[in-house]
Amino acid sequence: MIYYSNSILSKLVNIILKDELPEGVPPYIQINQNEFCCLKQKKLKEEDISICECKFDVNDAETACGERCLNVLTNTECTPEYCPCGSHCRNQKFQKCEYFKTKLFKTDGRGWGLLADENIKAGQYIIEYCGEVISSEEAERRSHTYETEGVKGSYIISLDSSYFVDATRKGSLARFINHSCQPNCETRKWTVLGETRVGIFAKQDICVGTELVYDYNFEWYGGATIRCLCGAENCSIFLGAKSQGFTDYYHLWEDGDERYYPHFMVLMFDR
Ligand SMILES: C[S@@+](CC[C@H](N)C(=O)[O-])C[C@H]1O[C@@H](n2cnc3c(N)ncnc32)[C@H](O)[C@@H]1O
Repeated sequence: MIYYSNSILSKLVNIILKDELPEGVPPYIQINQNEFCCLKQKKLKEEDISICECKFDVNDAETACGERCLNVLTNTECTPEYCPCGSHCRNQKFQKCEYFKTKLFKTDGRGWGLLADENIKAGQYIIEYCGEVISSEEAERRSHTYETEGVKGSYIISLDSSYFVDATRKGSLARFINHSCQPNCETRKWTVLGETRVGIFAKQDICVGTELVYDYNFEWYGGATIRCLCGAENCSIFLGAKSQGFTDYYHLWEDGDERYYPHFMVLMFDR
């Protein structure tokens, strides 16, 4: 048996998946959160494992950790080997990377975006927002560094009050999901083997070929003042204008970048 370190695994995953990305997508390392060595690594104690009361009935797949499962109801994934439904358990979607098929496409003015490549029903788990788990101090430090380095998009979202997920250098396809003030998706926090993780879920039925979008206001640590181009009637003018990251820290982007309009700052403070 050969054991690989997490960094080598990430590189291997990238090599395997690299060809699936369209030409022109800026480089990043594709990871899934299970392989990723995160900051909050801790061993799950047996007494902390929540075990549901589902009893699998071969005639009814719903019985194996469906909507009524006590763990599902509390946004907690079942722990393999402890779930009474064993291999029939359907509540390990983050752990098994059960993502919907999605496709990258080039948007008009918003960089790359992500499309649904199959029909998705309201409430379904689409993909995990993967990335490096970092502290709030590190999030602030990196945010400044990325600006200095000229990184245009912002890929940091909040995980809980102390931690953030940074998908700038390492992440899943979820890092390409754009913001909309009228979203068809939302982020939800789940507990997976004792860790908090962020999933993108459908807010409504989504047809194949539709762009996936969620509202950045709740989780985004954007920093920069970016004019929102979502086109919704109720558009809040700036990306993440109501997010904590926005109020904590913001700045104006360089003149000449068509996505950033400094004069809108005035509009915002006039409100
Ligand atoms: C998480 S990334 C989304 C993927 C990004 N479009 C790309 O090409 O990598 C967030 C960045 O996308 C752009 N973006 C996302 N939604 C937008 C919107 N509604 N209006 C303008 N820019 C948007 C902004 O540059 C933002 O910093």
